[in-house]
Amino acid sequence: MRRSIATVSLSGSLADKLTAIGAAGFDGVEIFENDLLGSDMSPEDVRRRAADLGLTIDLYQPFRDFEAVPPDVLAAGLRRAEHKFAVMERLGATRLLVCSNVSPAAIDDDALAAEQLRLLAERAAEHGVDVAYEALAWGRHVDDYFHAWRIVRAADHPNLGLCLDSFHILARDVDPYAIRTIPGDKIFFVQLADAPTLPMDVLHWSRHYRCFPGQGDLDVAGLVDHVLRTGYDGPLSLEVFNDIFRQAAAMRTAQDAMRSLIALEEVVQRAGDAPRPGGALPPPLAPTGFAFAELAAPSAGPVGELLGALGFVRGGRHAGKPVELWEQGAARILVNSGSAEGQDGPALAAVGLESPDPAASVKRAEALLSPVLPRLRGPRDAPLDAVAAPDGTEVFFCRTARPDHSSWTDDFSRDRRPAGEAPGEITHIDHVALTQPWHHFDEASLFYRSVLGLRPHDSLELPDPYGLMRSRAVSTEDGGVRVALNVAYVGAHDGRYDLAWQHVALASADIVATARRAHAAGAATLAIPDNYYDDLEARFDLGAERHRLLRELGLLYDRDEQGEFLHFYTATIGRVFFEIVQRLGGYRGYGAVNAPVRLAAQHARRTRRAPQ
Ligand SMILES: O=C(O)c1ccc(O)c(O)c1
Ligand SMILES: [Mg+2]
Repeated sequence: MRRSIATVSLSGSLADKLTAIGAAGFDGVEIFENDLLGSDMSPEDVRRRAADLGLTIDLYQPFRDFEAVPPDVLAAGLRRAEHKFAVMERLGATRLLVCSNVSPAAIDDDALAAEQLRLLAERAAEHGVDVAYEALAWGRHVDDYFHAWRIVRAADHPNLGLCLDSFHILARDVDPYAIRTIPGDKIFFVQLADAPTLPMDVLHWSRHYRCFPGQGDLDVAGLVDHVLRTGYDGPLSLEVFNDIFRQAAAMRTAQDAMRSLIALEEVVQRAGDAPRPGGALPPPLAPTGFAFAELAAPSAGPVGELLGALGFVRGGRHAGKPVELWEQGAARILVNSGSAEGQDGPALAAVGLESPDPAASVKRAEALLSPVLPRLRGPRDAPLDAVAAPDGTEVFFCRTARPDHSSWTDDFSRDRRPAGEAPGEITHIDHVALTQPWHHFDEASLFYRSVLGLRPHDSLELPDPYGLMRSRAVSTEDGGVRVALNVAYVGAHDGRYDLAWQHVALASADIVATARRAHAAGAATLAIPDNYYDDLEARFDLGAERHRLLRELGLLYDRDEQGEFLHFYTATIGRVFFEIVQRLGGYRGYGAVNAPVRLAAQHARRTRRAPQ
């Protein structure tokens, strides 16, 4: 499949966009007219530049408000078209996109629309140009692809075909199945965009919130499957209008776009009958659990003290690096005091995931354009397979200690106190919460979904005294690996997203005992306001004794159809805190309903300590 992208999807000048699109390895580009009008490059310059980058100019767009109009408007439209054909000739582009008319002057008459589009196609043919007619979801009279197809069919001209745009079809909930009945050679162009489900008017939604396939909620792959079954073999072209991508670095967005297309082709391949060339992506390997979480810290002391109070024991030290391994049950925390990161205070630097085949996990990540980290191996280090997540967190793929193979844990000399002696109730890492820079949030969802095969959950908005936090969880089907992705808003963190909080949530088999242990050991935990408990009593009737216990121990509570959730938080050190959770029954969530209270309590604590 040829891979293309519209220049409107990226930030910067036309020259910057072309460079980024070429660097990301696309085959072609749609030139958005505004990008050309504002550029000091002549059409010939653009043509040469694209050719130098190995890009074909697959489409010139958009041509608006042409069809189904009174005669005087038609004459002006044909005059405009002649100018476009001339520009296209200089660009070396042979396909023009015509959007369905949105003007109040448009007449609701399909026969007239067909007749005038036929006229346009005749003129286009004289210039060697094809016209691809696209139904905008907010077109005045033509707003769905099948209506557009009826008009194209009636016009019956070899230089007139359809442009299908996944957004306009799926956003309106038009059934895409009938695409299969359109002859493939009458589909002249296919544009792809996803979008998160948002209850808003479709024009606004389209112009601001489109995203790359796999980042939103639309079944773009299903639509592409219908398209490919028609025999269409033209480009799949990303056309994404997005307020954030317009501001983000073009190189990175273009690479994210390419990752999206590679992942999409894989899904289509699995859904379709016949294998298509270029589909050699190593299959997804769902991680089966957390091997470890690694904190970078200026010194191991304060983190170690906190972990000790939670019932962890130091199980070993790394043979060649200043790294301590703290263990309890299957929960393992590495504290690395030798890394450049974490010099501002402890930070969550890496996550180890259990993979059935770490080398294959890395191969897949690499094929999906994730940076593979160098294996900085000392003479005694076990091999480490790791990639960088979009926010810079290192993701290691591990197979933890089993008698039949070596393990990363072999690099740690065993302390006298074996891990099996950890006194506490903590059993494993329940989830990690990573803070994403605001302009990489969609990229992060796609990374966790496509590279690691995690399923994205709904996006939430959590009120915080200093901002509104967007949060989205991704997890394996069985919940063995859960990651909460939060957007960093920087108002409360000295304007730096790299100081925004992250956390590691630890599962306890008896959270009351863990809370008592932590308090007895003098651990700093997050105090929850009494108002929370007064309200909790109104919301749930848990019995006087249970309410008293929650209040006394500072435990938060939530419930869903499957079960209950109890949790509490340690104080924050550096940018990291621990959450202790207990899931009772099959509770699936993360206690999001309590997040505003938690965030307010954390900010209150921060500002008490360091007035700003
Ligand atoms: O928002 C628009 O006007 C617009 C223009 C061209 C397109 O291909 C499209 O999908 C939308
Ligand atoms: Mg479009």
